[in-house]
Amino acid sequence: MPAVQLDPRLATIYPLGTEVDARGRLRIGGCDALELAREFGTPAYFVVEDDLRTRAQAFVEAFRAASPTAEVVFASKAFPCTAVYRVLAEEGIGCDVASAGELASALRGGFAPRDIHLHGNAKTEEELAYAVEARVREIVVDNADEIDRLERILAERDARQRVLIRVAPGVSPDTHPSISTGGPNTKFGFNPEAARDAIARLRASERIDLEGIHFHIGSQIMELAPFGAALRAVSELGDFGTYNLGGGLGVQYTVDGPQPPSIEEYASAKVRLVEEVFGPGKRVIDEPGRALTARSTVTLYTVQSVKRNVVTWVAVDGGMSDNLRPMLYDARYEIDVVDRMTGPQPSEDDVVAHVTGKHCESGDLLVRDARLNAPRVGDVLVTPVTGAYGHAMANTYNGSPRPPVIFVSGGDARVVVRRETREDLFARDV
Ligand SMILES: Cc1ncc(COP(=O)(O)O)c(C=O)c1O
Ligand SMILES: N[C@@H](CCCC[NH3+])C(=O)O
Repeated sequence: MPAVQLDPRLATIYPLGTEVDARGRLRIGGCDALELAREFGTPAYFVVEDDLRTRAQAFVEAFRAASPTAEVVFASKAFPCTAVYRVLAEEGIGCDVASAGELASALRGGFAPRDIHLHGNAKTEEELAYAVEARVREIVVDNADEIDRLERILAERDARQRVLIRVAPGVSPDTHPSISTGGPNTKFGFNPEAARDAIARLRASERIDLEGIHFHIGSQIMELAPFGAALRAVSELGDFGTYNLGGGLGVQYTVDGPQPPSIEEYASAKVRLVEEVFGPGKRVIDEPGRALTARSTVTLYTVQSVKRNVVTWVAVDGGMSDNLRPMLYDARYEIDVVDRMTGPQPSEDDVVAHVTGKHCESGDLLVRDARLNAPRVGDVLVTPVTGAYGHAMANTYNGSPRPPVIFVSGGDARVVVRRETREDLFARDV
């Protein structure tokens, strides 16, 4: 079946290389989406490996072009599964982990400890000891209690550790309040005032080497100016060798949704801002999560019911257990029927419906007021841009085993995270 180009407006949100065949059927990674749903079941996440690699390469090249010493570090909370870690490690980027579990997965996925950075606002004794013993590159220190704990752990092991200090620069970008992290009243890091004392203490430590400053002002950020404001705020704390600017680049989720700056614009602006504020020769680190993985992935669902209660309700076999983002952040997604990809142009069979999940909450809505082509039971639906904070935040609400992750590439598909079973649900019981 010859492939035709995807509608250009859909091409901005589907994985690279996505096609629609002459019958209007979606093809991702060279595979027919309807056949993927039949083979692997739904709900399921499908990752287009080439998209993941191409975007990782684009980040590495863009930062390298801006500064030969710049480092790209994957904020792995966006998609912490070993196959994703493996691809990104192979593409030569570093890794940020925010727990012992992510650290273990990053190591299993092939990251060298020298490329790993540990984060967290409540790192436990066990997590700090694990990171020190694994010899991670940097621990990003969040609070004074953590410094006490780290000093003790290092003394017990007669070890040294490189650290960055996380500073909340008092800057709030235009994003959802739940994912804005660098304002004055935040649980993350030190306010600039408190940072002065912590810096003095870290500099005086015999076992800790303070390399520089980290800030992370938020996620899903579409403008570059707040990063300059954040750099100017932390410049009051002195001059350091390393500045980690915390990632945060947003992605486009819907055809009419806001568009982020390109990876090249983002990288060159961030490096230029560091040079403007601190001069040349700084080690610049950036930690993208969402912008590396979100667009690589689509989720497939099967329609279980179509009914009319004031509006039309289309209910699918997943929902808030595989995608919490609509509930948490009122996030919008596109949704389409995989074998009737009519695109953004209205067609006369279109129905406006709320696409809802299967869970026992009225708020379990995947897409409000979606326009779907004549939806019926058994249809397979697709939501694109689910590769960041989708599988990562999946849960087992209502006893739902978590969906699998399947890599697709060149017409082949392979399971990289198996579908959980009912036995997995019982495994928690003693
Ligand atoms: C410490 C840290 N670094 C980087 C990121 C960047 O992630 P993203 O690019 O997905 O916003 C996050 C989360 O937003 C984070 O918590
Ligand atoms: N989970 C959030 C992002 C959190 C970023 C973590 N620092 C989202 O889906 O948008």
